[in-house]
Amino acid sequence: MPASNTSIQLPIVDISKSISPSSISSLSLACREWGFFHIINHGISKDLYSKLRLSSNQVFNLPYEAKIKAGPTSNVKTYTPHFIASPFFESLRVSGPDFLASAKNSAEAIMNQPDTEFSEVLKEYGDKMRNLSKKVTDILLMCLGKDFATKFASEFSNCEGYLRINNYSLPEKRVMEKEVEGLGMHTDMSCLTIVYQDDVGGLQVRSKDGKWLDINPCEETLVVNIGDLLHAWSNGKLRSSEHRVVLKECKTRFSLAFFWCFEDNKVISAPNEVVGDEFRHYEPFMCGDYLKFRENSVRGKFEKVGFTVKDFAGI
Ligand SMILES: O=C(O)CCC(=O)C(=O)O
Ligand SMILES: [Fe+2]
Repeated sequence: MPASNTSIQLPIVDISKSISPSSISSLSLACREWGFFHIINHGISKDLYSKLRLSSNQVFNLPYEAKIKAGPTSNVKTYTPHFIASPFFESLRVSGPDFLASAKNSAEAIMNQPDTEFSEVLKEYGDKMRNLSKKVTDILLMCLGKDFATKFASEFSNCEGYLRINNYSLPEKRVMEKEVEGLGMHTDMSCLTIVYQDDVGGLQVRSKDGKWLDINPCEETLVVNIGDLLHAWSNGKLRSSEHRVVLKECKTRFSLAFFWCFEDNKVISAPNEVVGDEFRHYEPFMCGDYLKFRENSVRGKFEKVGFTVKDFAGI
């Protein structure tokens, strides 16, 4: 694996204010080049993170036998154990629109009893992420064209989100000769993803010429990246970049990835005004069909990007 020390400077959008035309143009450039940017003043307090991290850690610290009760072969299917995405990665999924019910369901399966605090904190986080995702969608539509946020609002009105709580860990006694992949190269199967990464770092984006660049953590800043669904809807104008997480030291790493997605039965087809005078790069496709395509191919799921939306619907 090539060593990579270069970090990337991405635009920082103050999501609490209306965005200026000059910020829109620098953001547009970043979205076309990297598909990644930062947001600040997002309204998620440090206190909410601490609570979320604490109660998530309580779940991850439970024995494998408990967690696997919500694993891939259970009825609940919200827990991804180690050795699926990587040996160093486990994850718990909490889905909207009812984040409270979804979290309760997992907690009950894992602990045989409801965990009110865990569920309530996840409801608060999920609801806030939903509002943030709507704001970010509007801004991204503005990057595509004047008045597009209003013009195309109805296309996104049935979007919903899910959260993945990610826990990365390396065996303590491991001799770290080189970095390892905590989460292999992939693109996201979302319209957009909002990521909180803790101060350990390790998130990397792949440049168009194949170099890995660090996205350094920055306090009180969230990372936004564009996923395959918005990439296809924008006729490839907004880039869904390959990214991964590398672990350099024997530290645990915690992240929260919120995926904002079209409804399963949405037909994704770039509107003519978005395509403009370019060629169409994607055939229209049903969102749920693409998700199934990715889920059914191990390579497309987490590992190497063998399959993305380009393989599925690219012209
Ligand atoms: O852990 C991270 O920082 C990013 C995770 C990620 O890319 C994903 O869950 O799709
Ligand atoms: Fe991702």
